[in-house]
Amino acid sequence: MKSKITIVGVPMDLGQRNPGVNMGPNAMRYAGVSEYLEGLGYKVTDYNDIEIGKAEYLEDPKINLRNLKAVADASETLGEKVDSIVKSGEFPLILGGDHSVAIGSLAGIAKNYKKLGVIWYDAHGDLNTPETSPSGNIHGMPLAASLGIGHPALTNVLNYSPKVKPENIVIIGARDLDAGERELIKARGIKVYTMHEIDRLGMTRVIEETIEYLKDRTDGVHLSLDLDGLDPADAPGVGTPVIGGISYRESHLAMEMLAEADIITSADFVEVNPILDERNRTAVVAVKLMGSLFGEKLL
Ligand SMILES: NC(=[NH2+])NCCC[C@H](N)C(=O)O
Ligand SMILES: [Mn+2]
Ligand SMILES: [Mn+2]
Repeated sequence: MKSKITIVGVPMDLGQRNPGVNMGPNAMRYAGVSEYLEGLGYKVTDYNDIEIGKAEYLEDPKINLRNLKAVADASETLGEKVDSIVKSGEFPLILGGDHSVAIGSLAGIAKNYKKLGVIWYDAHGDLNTPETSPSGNIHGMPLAASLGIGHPALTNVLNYSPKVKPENIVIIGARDLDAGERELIKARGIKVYTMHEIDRLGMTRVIEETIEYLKDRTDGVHLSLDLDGLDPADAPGVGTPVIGGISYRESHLAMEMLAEADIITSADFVEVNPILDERNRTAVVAVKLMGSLFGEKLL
């Protein structure tokens, strides 16, 4: 793992409709993210927040994409920033914000890796397109956009596409997939560990297989961790909770095993919404998981 971490906050809430997820980055700062990672021996720089436009653009009612222009603009800004962080040899740690922020994260990161791997830790596939989306919410589309599927304003961030190949993606924790997402997963052969496989195989084997699968085919791995991948009992402060999720303990184990394998080269932690939370505990969970991802050990 790189010894320097640069944090970028993305107070984005335009990819969905619950107010409060724009306060996610600060919720994680209040939970002590910088101090915590410094305590593990990293040099941490907080770049502060990317500027997010307002939801005031005239929208085209014919396209099923809420706040397209503002989300696309923020993705460009974030993409450029993340690209420069990777180029200066630091580990980009992006704090969301709704999951649409991953469009910008991946745009910036994938410029630097020919065979970028992605671990999508999430209750959802986030593989919708304007055609398949039941909601028009862009936070349900970032993985599809990164595959080059969807509106050009989202697929072409930083003027290239795709950012990632379907065979370099592993989705972990899925338990709420829309019909179009299921089709896309099958058509493109994306590897998915649903809750069924996690229950059946156990998290140890799921992560062992994930590491084995990504190790040789990729030259870097981005972890995109949506806090709703966890069970709402452990991470209640999210906008689209789905019961029957990954436990806090299993998530720690997953992060510890990824740290041991030393394969993660960038990460985003998204969907923390302090308004929907209880005493900021979802942000605390996020920060503790980061601790394990960055190598914290009890003994
Ligand atoms: N990043 C998320 N929490 N995504 C939730 C997406 C929910 C639903 N599949 C949709 O597209 O609207
Ligand atoms: Mn989700
Ligand atoms: Mn998500």
